[in-house]
Amino acid sequence: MRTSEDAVVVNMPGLGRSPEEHPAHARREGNALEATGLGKQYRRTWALRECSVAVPAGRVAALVGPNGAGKTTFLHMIVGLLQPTRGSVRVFGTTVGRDGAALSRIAFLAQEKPLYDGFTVAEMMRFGRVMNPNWDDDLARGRLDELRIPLDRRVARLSGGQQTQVALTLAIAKRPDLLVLDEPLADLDPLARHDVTSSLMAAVAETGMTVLLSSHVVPDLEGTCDWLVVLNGGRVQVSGDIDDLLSEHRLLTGPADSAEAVAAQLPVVARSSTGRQATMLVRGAGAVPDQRWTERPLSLEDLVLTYLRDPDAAALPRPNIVRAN
Ligand SMILES: Nc1ncnc2c1ncn2[C@@H]1O[C@H](COP(=O)(O)OP(=O)(O)OP(=O)(O)O)[C@@H](O)[C@H]1O
Repeated sequence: MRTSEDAVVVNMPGLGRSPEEHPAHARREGNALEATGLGKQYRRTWALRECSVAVPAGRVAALVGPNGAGKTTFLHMIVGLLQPTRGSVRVFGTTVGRDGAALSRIAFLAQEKPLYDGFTVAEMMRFGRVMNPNWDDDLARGRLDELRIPLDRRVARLSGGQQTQVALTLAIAKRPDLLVLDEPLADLDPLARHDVTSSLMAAVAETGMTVLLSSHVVPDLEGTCDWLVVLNGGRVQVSGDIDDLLSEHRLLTGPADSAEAVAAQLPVVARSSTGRQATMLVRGAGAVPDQRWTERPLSLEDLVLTYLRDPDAAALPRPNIVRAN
């Protein structure tokens, strides 16, 4: 058995509501998730501090951060596997932990996939059906059929990508309103990552669920996710609509000798310099007071990497931090 208790989730038997009670339109109203002042301390170490973020319903949100940033800790508090030391999490307006109501709307896929090596795919689906009152067998079978995953194949004999697809099918067929995925793309090759993200997008379009997924693979998130949360050193650096964030930020490059003067005129989020060239991430408008400086188009990866390189950079303008490489 390749599962841990943590990995099995979270649409608890008996607590679920029927899909009719969660019509697709209701899934897209308000915030799916609200964390307020969320913090978690393990003995003396704070893994997460003062995290306040909201993810609107119907979004596909990426939770990005380096190793040890607190992503798994954050996700485990959302799905009720960990109690916050400080603050609270609400899912569709209900506080997680008070009763099972919030959890009944969540499915969680942990890093370690909740699959049994010795089971066939069909047996895994039967297991899902028995464990979950909202189970949608047509959705599960249709999905596996489309993905051409043989029902009689044992889990141990599936490829890594197919195992992820089976685990994802188990989670989606629970008909959650919020699907939480911890590193679903880890260990997959580029083709499998593409297949998993596109089939996830198809499921989102069909069901209207909200998705929150953690990942290190930022380029794969572009075009898949429309909401971004960057965690770094246990704190939230950025959170917002990806299109808005990309249009609000500008990446400027120019001569290092004028960086100080240019930075004094603009809302600079982060700065770095390599030899004679300096780069700045700027949030908001404002004319660049030096024509030698040029603006580069900003990709999601640029945005994320610039924030991650500088743990003190926050989305709101703060005192400038100069980094020399
Ligand atoms: N059970 C625990 N006891 C003590 N410290 C822990 C525990 N779980 C996590 N931590 C610490 O909390 C911090 C955040 O860990 P977490 O696993 O949440 O980060 P992460 O962003 O998911 O990392 P990764 O990308 O490597 O999975 C790390 O410093 C980690 O060592």
